[in-house]
Amino acid sequence: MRVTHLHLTDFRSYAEQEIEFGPRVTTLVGHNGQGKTNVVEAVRYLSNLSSHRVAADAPLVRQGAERAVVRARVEKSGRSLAIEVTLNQGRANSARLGRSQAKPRDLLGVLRTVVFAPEDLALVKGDPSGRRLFMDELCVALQPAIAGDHSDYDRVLRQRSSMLKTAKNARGDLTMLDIWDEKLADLGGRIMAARLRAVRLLAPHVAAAYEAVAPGGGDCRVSYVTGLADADGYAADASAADLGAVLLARLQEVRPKEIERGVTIAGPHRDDLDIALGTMPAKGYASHGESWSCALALRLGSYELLTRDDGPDADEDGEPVLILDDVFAELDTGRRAALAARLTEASQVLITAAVAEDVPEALRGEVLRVIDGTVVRDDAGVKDPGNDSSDGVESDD
Ligand SMILES: Nc1ncnc2c1ncn2[C@@H]1O[C@H](COP(=O)(O)OP(=O)(O)OP(=O)(O)O)[C@@H](O)[C@H]1O
Repeated sequence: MRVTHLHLTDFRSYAEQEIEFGPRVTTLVGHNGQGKTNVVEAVRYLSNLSSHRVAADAPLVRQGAERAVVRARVEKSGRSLAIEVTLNQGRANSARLGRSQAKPRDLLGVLRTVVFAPEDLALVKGDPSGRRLFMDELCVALQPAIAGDHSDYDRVLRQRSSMLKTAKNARGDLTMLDIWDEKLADLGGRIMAARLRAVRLLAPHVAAAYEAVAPGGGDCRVSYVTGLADADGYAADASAADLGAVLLARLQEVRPKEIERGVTIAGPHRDDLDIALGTMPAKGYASHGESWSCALALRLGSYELLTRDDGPDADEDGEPVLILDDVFAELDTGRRAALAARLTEASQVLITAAVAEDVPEALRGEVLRVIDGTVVRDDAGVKDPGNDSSDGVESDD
């Protein structure tokens, strides 16, 4: 799949910007702060309904504007589909799929992206929340319907936790907690089962990607860890119902402690993704360069997994658009070459870099310059030799 056209209105620094992407690789080049990342952030927003840089939508709307609109034309499975999302300040966002009005969530699964960005170093070095988000985004890419369970779980967790606080002050009705426990366990079981499956599928791809970007650097292993049981206390293919039952029993066991502390202390919101290099955890032990290689392996592994995904929700053209945002300057020549070598078959790669020379020439493709906050075609750029794949594409909008 690939994005052929992007139209931004009041998104970040862009009042109005249209971009046509050529086949395969596009490299956006420009000085700092010109708006390169803003472009790829908009593409990522259409696939995940969130930014890879900020948690809230407010900074994505151009300062002084009331709404931002991101519109794209996506080519997949021989068809061309228009998708659009409107980010409204202070109101719910809205979306369009083809010619129809849609819920933003309906866009999930239409366009898949995998983004590798400087922020990803926190996947290895940072706290577990970033790794939980990484797992959950992968789960949604594999199975878009799980997004509803994530938002329901967050809502139930908030309501249950506020009930625990009132229970602590002896004002709450404890019988109500049983109902919230069941809801939390049901949703939590589904989230844990999806994470276990996603991480099990991901692990071999991460190991292979790490070996490719850091040959001889040791094994990179990922596994899902939960406070519910020892990591190997249940099979990686445990069902959502089984995991929900384990969580329900644990909630009942820890209830006095939870009431005392006023917080929910068991559930997938407390779990983590373990990343190990050889016999040591990557966090706290890996060098800066090794941490970069681990982060890159997590993203490349996700990319390979989604490209090969043949699960029940898989798309026949599921290969994601790969976005490499400002990362080449951080990689040494060996890692740059390894990355370029793995991407020769990719159907679309969007790259941002301050200088084109940071990107291996073989990978650079078409160069777009971002000058004075505007994207312009660089006619002197290296043209990608790939075929123009726009032939024979049916329009669906
Ligand atoms: N909501 C907003 N409204 C207006 N301008 C914004 C908004 N959000 C960010 N900007 C501007 O966008 C610019 C940053 O754009 P971006 O992060 O895409 O830069 P970049 O070209 O990738 O830079 P670098 O090479 O330094 O990473 C900054 O000048 C910032 O002030």
